[in-house]
Amino acid sequence: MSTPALLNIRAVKKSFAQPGGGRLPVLDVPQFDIAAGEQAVLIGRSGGGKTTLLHLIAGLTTPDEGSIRVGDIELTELSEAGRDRYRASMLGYVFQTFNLLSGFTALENVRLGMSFASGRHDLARAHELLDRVGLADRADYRPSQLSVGQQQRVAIARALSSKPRLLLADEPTANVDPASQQQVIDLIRETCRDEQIGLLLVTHTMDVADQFDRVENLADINLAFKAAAGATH
Ligand SMILES: Nc1ncnc2c1ncn2[C@@H]1O[C@H](COP(=O)(O)OP(=O)(O)OP(=O)(O)O)[C@@H](O)[C@H]1O
Repeated sequence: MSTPALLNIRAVKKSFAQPGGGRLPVLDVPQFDIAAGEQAVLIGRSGGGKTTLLHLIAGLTTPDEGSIRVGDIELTELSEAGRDRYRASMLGYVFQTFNLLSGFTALENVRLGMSFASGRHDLARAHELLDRVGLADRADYRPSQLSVGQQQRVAIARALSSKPRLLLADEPTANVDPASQQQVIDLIRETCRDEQIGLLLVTHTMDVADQFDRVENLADINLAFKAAAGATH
C-alpha cells in the first residue's frame, strides 16, 4: 500500500509586483508532493523562492494560480480565517528569524503555539518539549535572556507544540554554531519521526542536506527559475 499524500502542489504560480513596475515571476511549480511522515530538504540559490514556497504551503500568502492541498484541505479555497485555522491545526513553522514574543517566557512562547490549535494549554506537553530541546531549566527566561541558539530551540518547541501534521523549517540552523547545528537537526528529525510529522526543511548547508534521503533543488522543480536562467544566458 502506498503512503498517503500529505502535501500536493499542482501548477502553482507566484509572482510579486516589482518596485519599478511589472511583476517578477518567482515560482512556477508544476508538481511537488510530500507523503505523510516524509522528510525532505529543499535547497537552492538565495532569492530563488524557497521561503516563498514555504509561505504558500503555510497559507501565509496565496498563489496567483494553481492548487495546494494539505491532507483534505485545498488551501486556495480557504478564507483568511480558514487559513489561520488550517495553520493552527495542521502546521508547524520554524521561521528564519524565530518570531518569538519578547514579553513572554520560553514556556509561555511554547504554550502560545498550542493555544489556538487545541483551545487549551497543555502545560505538560510544553514542559516536555522544552525538556526535549534541552531547555527545561530555561522555562522562565525571556527571549532576550536566552542565547540565539536557545531562542532557535524555543522556536522549534513552539512549532511542534500543536502536534502538527507538517513541519516547515526555514534554515533552522542558520543562527546556531556548528556544534549545535547537528543537535537542532537531530531534534527536528527525531520528533518528526516519533510523531509522524511530515517535514520540509530549507537549508544552505550541504552537511545538513546530505543527511536526508530526499533532497529537492528548487531549480529542478521551478520552471520560473529555468525561464529566468534561459533569459539571461
Ligand atoms: N513580498 C514581496 N514583494 C516583492 N518581491 C518579493 C516579496 N517576497 C519575496 N520577493 C522576491 O521573491 C524572490 C524570492 O524570495 P525568497 O525569499 O522566496 O527566496 P529564498 O530562496 O528563500 O532566498 P534566501 O535563500 O536568500 O532566503 C526574491 O527575488 C525576492 O526579492
